[in-house]
Amino acid sequence: MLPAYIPSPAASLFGGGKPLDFNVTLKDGERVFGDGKTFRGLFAGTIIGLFIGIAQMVLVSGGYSPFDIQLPKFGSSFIGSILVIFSLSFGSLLGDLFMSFLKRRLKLKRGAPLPVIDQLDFVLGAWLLVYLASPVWFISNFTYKIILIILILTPLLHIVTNVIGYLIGVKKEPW
Ligand SMILES: CC(C)=CCC/C(C)=C/CC/C(C)=C/CC/C(C)=C/COC[C@@H](COP(=O)(O)O)OC/C=C(\C)CC/C=C(\C)CC/C=C(\C)CCC=C(C)C
Ligand SMILES: Nc1ccn([C@@H]2O[C@H](COP(=O)(O)OP(=O)(O)OP(=O)(O)O)[C@@H](O)[C@H]2O)c(=O)n1
Ligand SMILES: [Mg+2]
Repeated sequence: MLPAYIPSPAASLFGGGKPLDFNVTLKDGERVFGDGKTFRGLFAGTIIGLFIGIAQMVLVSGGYSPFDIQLPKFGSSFIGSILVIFSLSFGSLLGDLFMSFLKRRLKLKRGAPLPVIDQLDFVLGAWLLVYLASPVWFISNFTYKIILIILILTPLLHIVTNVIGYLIGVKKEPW
């Protein structure tokens, strides 16, 4: 789950600049996504998540270069492994983006909390994209028990990291 967990804090740390919706407002008078979703956040978050996943892959393989190993745990080829990691990383930010879209349609301003959704949107986005990329990888790694544990622990981890982010001045709200 690390490649899915890291992109959000990375986007908080390195995001900013041009918004993904190019400042466009829809007919309901609200922004498509809002100023909290930027190109830099999406790009930096995805790349950092990808690197964390590759580092993890190298570590679990005992330090071999990812270029000359085959890791059945992650998929049967190097390209397959990268695709899985990329899907977890990019998918987590897509989930977050999709929920921002919904939040704006609900007239919730940037940063307004949407409990449970805020805590799990990135997990659901990551799982959906990785399932689409490799259903076999998803099914063979995520048993019902593991899914349940992640769904219970993630909101707790999210609250802890966000309070840390708030205290160190990276996040505007502690949620
Ligand atoms: C789930 C299971 C079974 C195991 C996972 C255990 C594991 C390996 C945890 C890793 C720790 C980790 C990276 C936790 C973060 C997970 C998470 C839910 C992140 C959500 O991102 C929140 C982010 C903004 O989110 P938002 O856009 O949705 O609002 O928060 C921003 C916070 C910061 C920028 C502060 C800096 C935080 C980090 C660099 C992440 C590192 C995390 C910690 C040092 C705290 C870890 C705490 C515990 C209790 C493990
Ligand atoms: N694709 C992204 C995602 C996040 N961020 C940065 O990370 C911060 C925290 O993300 P999040 O809590 O998801 O955004 P909010 O500002 O709360 O906006 P929203 O109400 O749309 O969730 C954002 O403010 C923004 O600076 C970014 O730049 N680009
Ligand atoms: Mg938020």
